Amino acid sequence: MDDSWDTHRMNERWKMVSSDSAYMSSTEDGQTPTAITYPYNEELTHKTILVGDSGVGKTSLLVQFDQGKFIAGSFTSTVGIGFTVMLLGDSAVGKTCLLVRFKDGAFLGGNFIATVGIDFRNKVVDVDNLKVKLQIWDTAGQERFRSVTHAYYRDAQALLLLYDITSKPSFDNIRAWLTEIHEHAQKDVVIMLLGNKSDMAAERVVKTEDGEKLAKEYGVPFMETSAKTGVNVDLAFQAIGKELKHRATQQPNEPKFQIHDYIESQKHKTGCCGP
Ligand SMILES: Nc1nc2c(ncn2[C@@H]2O[C@H](COP(=O)(O)OP(=O)(O)OP(=O)(O)O)[C@@H](O)[C@H]2O)c(=O)[nH]1
Repeated sequence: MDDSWDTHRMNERWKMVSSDSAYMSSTEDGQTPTAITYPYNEELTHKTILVGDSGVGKTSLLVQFDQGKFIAGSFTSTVGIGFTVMLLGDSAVGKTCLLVRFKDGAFLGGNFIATVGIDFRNKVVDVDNLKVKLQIWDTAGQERFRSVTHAYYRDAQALLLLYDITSKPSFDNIRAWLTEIHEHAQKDVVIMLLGNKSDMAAERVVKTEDGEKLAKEYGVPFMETSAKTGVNVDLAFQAIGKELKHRATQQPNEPKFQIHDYIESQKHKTGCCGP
């Protein structure tokens, strides 16, 4: 499915809308209308959901709003099964790069540009011959955006929590992130811990065993990834997709999907653990 249109710099868009917004009001004598302009508030997030029958034009309307263009031609029905995944972790751990690697197979090198607010991209993955749409929210790691991202936690079925193996503070903050997750996310949310930038072996300050130990303590799956080389990136999302799909479609007599076992078996298959 070509869903390249599915990137929505929501905050950028809201910024445009909000800064252009002027509400007319009357003065006390009821005669002279005055314009009240409200300043852009980056903490404020609005959600709008498009609903309606298949084919009525929900996607086209969104593309028109987001990109100002109409994509004519083939109609691809949005797939039926979909899940929301959020990327969390300190600023600069590589959340945006991980998402871009997974979505486009490319690495965003060069100057680091911190995410503002929140942004999402969609990717359809094949899980046991079923098309599963993952809507992946890339959050801003900076503290000042925390209240914006909190608003999205409860909609997420899975959370990928990242630290940077070359940054001890980003690893030390994982406990605080987990506390925050328990406060704001759904009780049964799927959590996975990722130690990113595994290609930077020379600068490593967090041992693989420390990541494994922490993950075990919280009972969450763990792997080291590299958005630069692509190591384990597909596996992380595939494992999440499988877990969510199994939860959604599992029959009572079916055995439970074992995400830890799946990851271990695939890691060994792909020889994952090198940089
Ligand atoms: N070597 C290496 N560099 C990476 C990797 N992932 C990200 N980076 C670099 O780390 C920096 C931060 O990456 P981002 O993806 O923007 O970080 P982020 O977590 O989204 O940051 P915020 O948007 O502020 O939350 C960038 O300069 C990337 O090029 C990786 O796997 N390996």
